[in-house]
Amino acid sequence: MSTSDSRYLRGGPVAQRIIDSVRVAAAEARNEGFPPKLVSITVGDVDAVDVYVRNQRAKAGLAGIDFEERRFPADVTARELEAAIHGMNADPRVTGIIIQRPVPSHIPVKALQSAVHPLKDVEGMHPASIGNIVYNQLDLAPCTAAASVELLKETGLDLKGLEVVVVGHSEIVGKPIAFLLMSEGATVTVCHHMTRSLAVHARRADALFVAVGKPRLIKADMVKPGAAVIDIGINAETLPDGTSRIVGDVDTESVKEVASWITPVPGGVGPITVAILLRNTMVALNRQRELYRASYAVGDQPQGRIAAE
Ligand SMILES: Nc1nc(=O)c2c([nH]1)NC[C@@H]1CN(c3ccc(C(=O)N[C@@H](CCC(=O)O)C(=O)O)cc3)C=[N+]21
Repeated sequence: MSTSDSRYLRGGPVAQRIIDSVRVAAAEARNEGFPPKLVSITVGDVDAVDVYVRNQRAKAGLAGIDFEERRFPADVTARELEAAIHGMNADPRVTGIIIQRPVPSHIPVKALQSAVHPLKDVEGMHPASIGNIVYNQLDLAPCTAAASVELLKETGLDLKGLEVVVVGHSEIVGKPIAFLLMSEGATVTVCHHMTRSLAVHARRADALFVAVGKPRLIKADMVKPGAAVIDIGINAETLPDGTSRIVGDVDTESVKEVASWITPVPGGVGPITVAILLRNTMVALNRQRELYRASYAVGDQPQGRIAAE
């Protein structure tokens, strides 16, 4: 099948739709005195992060969200990072903070994530935010997980009672996907590196999500005919001629002959991930405005109102 085949679940159009609605909301908020601004924190140099940040900057520009990148050297201390985050928490001009993963091993990423004020946690990774998705409050979820579920919904499959298998149980992707899908009524099995027979589980899935970072882990004989396959892997592969390209965790060439829907890599989940981050920034902004209204019980103006009256 060619890339125009309808079995390919392409992320571009979905991302565009989300960005279009974010653009309208962001312009409105800006007019009302609340310009949305996203701050990205990167520690050290990681290629996968660079692609992500580059796309964040570009798409934030299209959506009318201000974007600032804060880069820290790999040898920065956890205390220095926490101090920087506390500064951003206190800065009313900062709407959202995203800590790009991975961070160097001497930095405890969980403590860092917890330092971000929950109202500014646009990644949905603060323990309080993760708690929300357990309690079925789904409007702000970890971006890659939310993006993957958004793409499954494009198939039109009814999620209620759907047999879903998630391969990978990371905090940032696999676990949140499982919670989001449980909330939507799916029957969810989560597999990971200790699972005895991955193929037996995977073959039962009407929808198969894969996020483990192993190129071509999923082959055609592990997929149920007619299934939807959502490939979340991003792996760099060096070709014999020395050039490199990005491949997912699914052996797309063979699996596409069995599956009814499959996400390409690149061009699948990735573009939607960025769009969801921007949508989350607007959700965070609205929560902050809500708190502002409730706290001051004045018109929705950012400053000067009380003094002027
Ligand atoms: N806290 C945190 N959350 C993340 O979600 C997170 C992270 N850290 N660290 C890095 C990885 C990587 N990641 C990508 C997201 C989108 C694209 C993306 O837009 N890809 C496009 C374009 C690729 C290209 O331009 O070459 C595509 O797949 O078509 C790539 C990579 C999110 N991650």
